[in-house]
Amino acid sequence: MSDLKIAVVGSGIIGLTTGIELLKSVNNAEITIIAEGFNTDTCSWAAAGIFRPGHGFIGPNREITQKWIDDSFYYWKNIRDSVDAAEAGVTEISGYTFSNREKSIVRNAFIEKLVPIYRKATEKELTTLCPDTYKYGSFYKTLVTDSTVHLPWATNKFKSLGGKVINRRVDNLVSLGDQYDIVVNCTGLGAKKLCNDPYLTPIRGQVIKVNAPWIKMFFYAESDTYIIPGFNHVTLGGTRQYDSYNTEVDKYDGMSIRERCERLVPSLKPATEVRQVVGLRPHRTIVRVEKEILLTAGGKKVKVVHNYGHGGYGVTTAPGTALYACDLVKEIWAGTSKL
Ligand SMILES: Cc1cc2nc3c(=O)[nH]c(=O)nc-3n(C[C@H](O)[C@H](O)[C@H](O)COP(=O)(O)OP(=O)(O)OC[C@H]3O[C@@H](n4cnc5c(N)ncnc54)[C@H](O)[C@@H]3O)c2cc1C
Repeated sequence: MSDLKIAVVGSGIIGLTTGIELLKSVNNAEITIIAEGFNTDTCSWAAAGIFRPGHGFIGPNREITQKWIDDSFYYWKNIRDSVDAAEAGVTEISGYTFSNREKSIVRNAFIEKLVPIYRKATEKELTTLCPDTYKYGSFYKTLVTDSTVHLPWATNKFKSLGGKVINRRVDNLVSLGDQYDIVVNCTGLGAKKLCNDPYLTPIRGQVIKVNAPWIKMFFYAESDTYIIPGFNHVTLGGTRQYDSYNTEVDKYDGMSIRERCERLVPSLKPATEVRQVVGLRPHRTIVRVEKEILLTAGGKKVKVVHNYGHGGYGVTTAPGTALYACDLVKEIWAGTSKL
């Protein structure tokens, strides 16, 4: 018999990582993931999964934001260093970011001290790799989590640790209060409706998955152009369309992505397309990882921990925010919550 029943709503990278961490750190609890969509039906499936938090990733303050990033890096690195790495879809990767605009755009204060290599690209690298195109560049080594490999692995991991999974839509979080002691909300963009959250907005992303095993490095450039090798395919991107709810593949976006990526790396021209994928990044002005008490119509308190709004950085930062959300769950359960 469990002491504590927890519902985690959502089965993207955030829900799965949070569910796994809850099972590892909360004693004698029954944890159930409830989600409308799994794997291909999540935004997480579209992600290339490169560990590269950008300045659009904003937590409640700089210290907490950096802690989420640091904790995430070491979480992914521990998997990369373990026997699970291949099955979990985690490996290291090196590559370049190029730009013409400002030197600062090729810096990344969040990870420069964290990753094993982060340096300015040399003149020789710039003239050899992108002749007459970009003035500035950085070269770095980071991690990549291929979500098409990782999500199924994480679902199995969650189940093997004793977690339960239910496939259904949740129309309001309060309704779960009858069955569960604590509800953890990892619904990504779904939180827009569930929480009536005005600070959450989609950023539509379209990518092309291609067969190009000869591409071993990642490349980022202007106009949201990127090339990121994964375990099975190379991801070519992309688009960043604010406030678009369009989940259909757009032919013209696809043509533009292909044209921009081939200009950056001409050897991509013979790469065959596997599929195009669209995901709606759940962008929030401040990523929401916090406690809230909701009330049922009858006045019963429902304890909720939110964990959503990771925008374009959810794969990168899932573990850090999951650990933080777990601490909030433990605080509530220990009765020390200042709600
Ligand atoms: C093209 C693209 C490329 C990207 N590349 C990267 C990258 O390289 N690195 C990186 O870090 N990030 C990247 N991202 C961002 C990353 O994919 C997101 O930040 C991340 O997927 C968000 O995860 P999530 O679990 O919050 O949301 P989702 O993956 O969308 O999961 C939400 C879950 O909640 C469920 N749900 C929602 N509403 C309800 C409801 N009412 N009832 C029941 N279930 C519900 C859904 O079914 C789903 O299971 C990329 C995104 C896109 C689109």
